[in-house]
Amino acid sequence: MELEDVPGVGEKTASALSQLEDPERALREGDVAAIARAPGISEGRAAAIARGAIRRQHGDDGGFLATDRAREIYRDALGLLKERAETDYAEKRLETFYPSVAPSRISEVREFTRQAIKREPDPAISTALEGVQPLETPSPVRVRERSLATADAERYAAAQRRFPELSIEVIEDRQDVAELARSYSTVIVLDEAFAGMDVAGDVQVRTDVQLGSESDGRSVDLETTAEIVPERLLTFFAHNRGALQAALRVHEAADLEPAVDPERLRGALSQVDDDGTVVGDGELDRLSRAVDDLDAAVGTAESVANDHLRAAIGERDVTIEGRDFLSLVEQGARVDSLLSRELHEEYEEAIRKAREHLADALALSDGEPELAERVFGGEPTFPVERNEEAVSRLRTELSAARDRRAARLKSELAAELSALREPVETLVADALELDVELAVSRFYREFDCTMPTFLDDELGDRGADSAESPGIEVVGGRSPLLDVAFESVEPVDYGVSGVTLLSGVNSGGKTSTLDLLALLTILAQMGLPVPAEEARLRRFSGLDYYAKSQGTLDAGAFESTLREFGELADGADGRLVLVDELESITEPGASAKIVAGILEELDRQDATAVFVSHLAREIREAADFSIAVDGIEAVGLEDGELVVERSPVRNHLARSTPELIVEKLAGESDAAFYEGLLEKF
Ligand SMILES: Nc1ncnc2c1ncn2[C@@H]1O[C@H](COP(=O)(O)OP(=O)(O)OP(=O)(O)O)[C@@H](O)[C@H]1O
Repeated sequence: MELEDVPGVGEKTASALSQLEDPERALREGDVAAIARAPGISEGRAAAIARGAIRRQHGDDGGFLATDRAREIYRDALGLLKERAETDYAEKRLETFYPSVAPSRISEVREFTRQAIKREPDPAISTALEGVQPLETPSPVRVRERSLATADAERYAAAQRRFPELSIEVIEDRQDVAELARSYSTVIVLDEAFAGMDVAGDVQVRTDVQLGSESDGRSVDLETTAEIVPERLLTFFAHNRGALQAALRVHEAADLEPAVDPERLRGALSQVDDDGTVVGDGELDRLSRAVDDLDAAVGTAESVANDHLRAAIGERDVTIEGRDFLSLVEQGARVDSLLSRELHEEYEEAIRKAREHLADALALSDGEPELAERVFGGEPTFPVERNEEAVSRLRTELSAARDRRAARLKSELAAELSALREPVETLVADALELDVELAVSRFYREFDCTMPTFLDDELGDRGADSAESPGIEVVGGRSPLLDVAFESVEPVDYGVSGVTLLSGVNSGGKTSTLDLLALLTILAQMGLPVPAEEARLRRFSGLDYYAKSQGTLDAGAFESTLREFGELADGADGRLVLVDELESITEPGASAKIVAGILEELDRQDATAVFVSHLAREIREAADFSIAVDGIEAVGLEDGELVVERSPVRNHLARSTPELIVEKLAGESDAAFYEGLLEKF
């Protein structure tokens, strides 16, 4: 699929998308998280792009939701689903569900839904899901001890793109490499020409490093990356530790098979610190501590030696020959010879103690104590002083051992992590996908849903077109969009075939019935379950839902509304048209004629339509065909409130609220006035 073929993807977006690892896959699978990783693409935009890609894949031109009110109901339905997701990812992913006209898309999502509703929501899963988020690539860490070197300008540029963590150096000859080897602990030369040269230090010549072509900076060879910049994998895992641990908990709580062995991942994670350094290695800790404590330990060792000597001298009677005494007086404090002669053993003991202290304090091992020995010794002096050169040598050796150890551990751990790098993507994707499924499952359970039946599938080819077949039929439908708590929503049974007028008392639930039909249709064509005991509908080619207008329109607005209906009537075949009290747009007499005209046209085409109207009688009279009129009936008045039967009665012109009240007054009083009024209805 060409990226620019996706609706809504222009040249700029396509170029942003092309920087993803596998843009085609991300689009095909509606992977909003991956799409949103493209530079400058928000998650909201990513969802729209994914929707576009899905549409294209199913040959679906969109435009199912033809009016503002239809789009509003879709947004509300989506809102109900999104409220039931824990992660931002799932919320965005849910936005890739849209009401489709393509049978293949609807059945694809219906299959997903069938699996999803089997999922048992569980508070432990929800808690774990709160910590899951798509894996992020942390910004590159600067690695100072390693450099890449090349004599080739193109390779230089490619290496800079591919390894932003490292210094990339230009070299011309062996001399340059030798110089680099003095500044960096490791130098990796990328050119074959330098193979076999003999340079002091850790210099590697590697010609197997794939740098990718100019335009393709994303071809990633994980193993090589792990070898060249193990830090990248370490920081990736350190950065995503929380999400990975949460994803493991989700799998455990949901009893899902994880894409990676949890013990292995946990083990690897426990070895990397938050800043990407390797932890938990005794030897590395020892070496790091030794380097850090070296100065202090040498100082203490000096004190140990001097304390010993001071005590020894203090306790001794020193015999001094006259010659020595003279030389002392004449030349200043030349005590060394005295020390070596008189206190030889004590001096040796002091040095031994100092060396022992140093070796113990720094926990030196292997060849290190020999190096440490050189820190103290030589010509006897008092006070005993360190040999600065030996200290510096020891420091260099310990630091080098520490760095070697750290580098080895880093590459060992990175090699282990590179094997986990792809499986953890699946691990997290599975957890996030479970969140999407659980949102649908919760929706299904909390709103007592059922899977709707498409009449086209049930009746075969002739089904949808046959004149008597219902357009939509619901049993026990309960809209979660009503302004009352869902438990108090009364179930509605209603079916419509062809073109129908819906009459009824004020506040009887006419608008709510239209909302219910719109919601069921939208959910059904999204491939989702619907809040009803049973629901059957044809696969509509679009939904035109016009909300009640706010009063009489001026001439201009009236004209444009009429134009809208003119266009609608032009291509209404297979559509569901819901219209709420269109009559208020102009004076009642004219309204009835206009509505009658629209209904005639819709009837001629194969549309399913419900028009809510208080002018049902007048419209029926004005129409040239017999329009079905259904009614929402009040069954009585209780404490001044109408008691309503919410399910419309088929082929029944419901009495209006005024009629009911006049009837009530006529029953209660003998006055002829009310009787007279009643006769007029
Ligand atoms: N199925 C139902 N269960 C519970 N309450 C309902 C149901 N349907 C409607 N209602 C309640 O009745 C109120 C009025 O409903 P609605 O606006 O649909 O009536 P209407 O017939 O369109 O009124 P009007 O003639 O004034 O336009 C709703 O706000 C809701 O509180």
